[in-house]
Amino acid sequence: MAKKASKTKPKATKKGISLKLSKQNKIILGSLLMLFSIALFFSFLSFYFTWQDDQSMLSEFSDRNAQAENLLNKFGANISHIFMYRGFGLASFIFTFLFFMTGLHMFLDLKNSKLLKKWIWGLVLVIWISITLGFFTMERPLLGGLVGYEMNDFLQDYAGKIGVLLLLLFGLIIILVRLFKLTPDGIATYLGKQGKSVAAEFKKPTPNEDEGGEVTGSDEETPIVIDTYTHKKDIPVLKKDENDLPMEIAANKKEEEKEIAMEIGKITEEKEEKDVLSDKLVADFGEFDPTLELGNYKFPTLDLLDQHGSGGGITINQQELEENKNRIVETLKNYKIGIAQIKATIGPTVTLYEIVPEAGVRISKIKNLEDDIALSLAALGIRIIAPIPGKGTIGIEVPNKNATIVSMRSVIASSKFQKAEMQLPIAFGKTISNETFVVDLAKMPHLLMAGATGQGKSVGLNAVLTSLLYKKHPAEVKFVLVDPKKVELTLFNKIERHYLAKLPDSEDAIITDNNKVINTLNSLCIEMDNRYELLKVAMVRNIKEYNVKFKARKLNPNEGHMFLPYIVLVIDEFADLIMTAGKEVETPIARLAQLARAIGIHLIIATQRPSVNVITGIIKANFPARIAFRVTSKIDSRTILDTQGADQLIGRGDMLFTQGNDVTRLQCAFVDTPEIARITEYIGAQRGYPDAHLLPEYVGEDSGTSIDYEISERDAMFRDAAEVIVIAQQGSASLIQRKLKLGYNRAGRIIDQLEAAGIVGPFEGSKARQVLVHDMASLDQLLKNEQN
Ligand SMILES: Nc1ncnc2c1ncn2[C@@H]1O[C@H](COP(=O)(O)OP(=O)(O)OP(=O)(O)O)[C@@H](O)[C@H]1O
Repeated sequence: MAKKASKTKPKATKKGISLKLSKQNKIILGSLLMLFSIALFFSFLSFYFTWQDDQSMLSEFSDRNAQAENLLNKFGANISHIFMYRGFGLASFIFTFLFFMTGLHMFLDLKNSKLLKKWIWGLVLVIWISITLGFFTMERPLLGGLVGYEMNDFLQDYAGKIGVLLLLLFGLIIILVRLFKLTPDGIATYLGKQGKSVAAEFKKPTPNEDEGGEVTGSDEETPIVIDTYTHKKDIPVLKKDENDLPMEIAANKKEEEKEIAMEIGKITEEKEEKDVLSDKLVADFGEFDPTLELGNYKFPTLDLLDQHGSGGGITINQQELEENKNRIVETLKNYKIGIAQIKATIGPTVTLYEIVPEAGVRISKIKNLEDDIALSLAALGIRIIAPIPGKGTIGIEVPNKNATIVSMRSVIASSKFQKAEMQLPIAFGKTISNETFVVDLAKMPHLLMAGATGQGKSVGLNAVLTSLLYKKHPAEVKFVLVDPKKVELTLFNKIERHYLAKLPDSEDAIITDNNKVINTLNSLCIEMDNRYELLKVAMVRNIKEYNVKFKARKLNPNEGHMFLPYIVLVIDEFADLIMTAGKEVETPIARLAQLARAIGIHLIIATQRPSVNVITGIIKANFPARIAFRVTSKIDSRTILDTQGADQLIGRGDMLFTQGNDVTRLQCAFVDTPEIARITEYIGAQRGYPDAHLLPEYVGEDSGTSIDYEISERDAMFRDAAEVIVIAQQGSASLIQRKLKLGYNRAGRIIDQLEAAGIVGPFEGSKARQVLVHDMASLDQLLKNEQN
């Protein structure tokens, strides 16, 4: 039944289509209509002259002997009689036009919408003309036809002659306005135009020819002419104009542009005085070289580092590979997962087996079998990556039986690290495909490290510091080392005068005391503020641009500018710190983490306990780069990486690194304590700076908030500050801060004391205070007078 139904349906549609006329049928019918209209035209034409003769023939249509005078004989006589005599008279000629147009439309397969319009207006015209002719030529009914005559008769019975005349006039207006789109303006123009020659019409637009009084007239008429001809016939002309116009405009535009470009070319920018000066300075002395002070400094050599037996790299154990492959295939087979392809990439500690499962296998199914696969491979540290991002395969990482140590030496010697064009390049180790992994700390911009005890955190920190020591000159980077365990980073004491930064009043550069940590962090915040101030004055966005500008001698050191080294803050045991100091530590760390990237302060924080109360939300949010060594639980893994996996690591420097989305498994480079000792000794033995890099002083909030105006209790830096202010003739706390490397609070206090002493005026909102002492001699005098 169903089949029957489906068979009958297409037939029906076919029928429908055939009714709509095929193209060929349209051509045939179209040509027939056109020929018919021609026949009509001639029969109408001759009917006008022969109608009287042929009238008697009309009833003898079937008689073959009877002949008509009409050009188309009896057919012509009859059809003309119907259209012209009984129908619409002369107006019937319009039908020949309508039939012809219909035929043409069919012949050329044109759209029918315009044709319909033609027919409607055609019929309106036919009726109107036949009535009008009937009205005026009552005596000669042939002109208006029977319809014209009868309609007149009918209308006049009701409306009288005048009424019919008005009706006809109204019909004419409709036709003129709607069909010919004529407006009174247009008619006036058209009538006006009649009086003038065509030649004059063409001459009008040329402005050169003055034609006396006519000029004003032509000026008024020109736009109206366009208005009249906007329709129908003249559209092509207008189009032509449109085309011409933009072309001209384009040409004009080009010329204009050329001119502007030439003008711009002529403008020579005046160089600022500062630029001229800096160019001269650079020409005389060369660019500023921050390393000049330690010009003879030698970077540590590679032979200070050990090979750690790895030497030639990874040894491939074919048998182990084969066994692992077979076990993976078998295990998956047990769970009815077919494998289409398998590929092994051997890394230093783990081998990655990349699997392409057979079509239709669910990825989640393989992911769920993680523990079963680990069990059957009898190995710890299996990690399943399903799918490997960007590859479309599933990865199973299986630890090698004999892991290869990745030596710091091998990664430092790698061309990837040597050629790294980074601000703070760090060679962490090697990836699973045995490639050296180098990242830029400046881009991270802060790093969070976590891992259970003994899994390689301290080695990781040492690897970071070693990388920087091998790549950066002491003038370019400074370390602030926080080591609550007191033992891990002690070796770096030797490079204090080269690479370390400390608080002005502290003896040891490496910070082990928690109270000092708080001061140091706050001091770094002050340094950050000061640096931002410098950047603002120099009108640059970050430390890199600032240093480039400073090197080009565009920033005057006498105005407080200096080459800014990067500062790397390393905190080895963050959990301990946060437990004892809590908010006091968290607040400045969060502030630094949020703001310090542009001014070159980068934080590296390591913790044994990656629990949520140690790595708080605010800290986590500001440390996008994270490293996880092996942790004890999935929860810890999630806390540090936001995903599990760190609990599956095998320890000893096996780590996961993430900088946002992707998690990369790395084998951390190993650098042993004796190596660090050798490197630091090598550096420490060289000539260094007189002291460690001094951070701005921070005076705790509680140690002196009360403002003291007593001369004896003035700040130790009072006189220095007064001199700075008097020389610069600018009473601002930030100037004191910058020049004397003081904290904001202390500088503020000194300003208050200066005000009390009458050296600066009162606080004036955003403006700098007025300086009341104008030279050093007056200052000396004032201070002397105070003592007496
Ligand atoms: N990248 C590595 N390659 C080889 N072995 C490593 C690596 N990292 C660490 N180890 C081994 O692990 C041991 C412990 O490392 P490390 O001292 O860095 O651990 P830790 O996480 O700092 O522990 P803790 O928190 O107790 O200080 C090292 O002595 C070394 O034998």
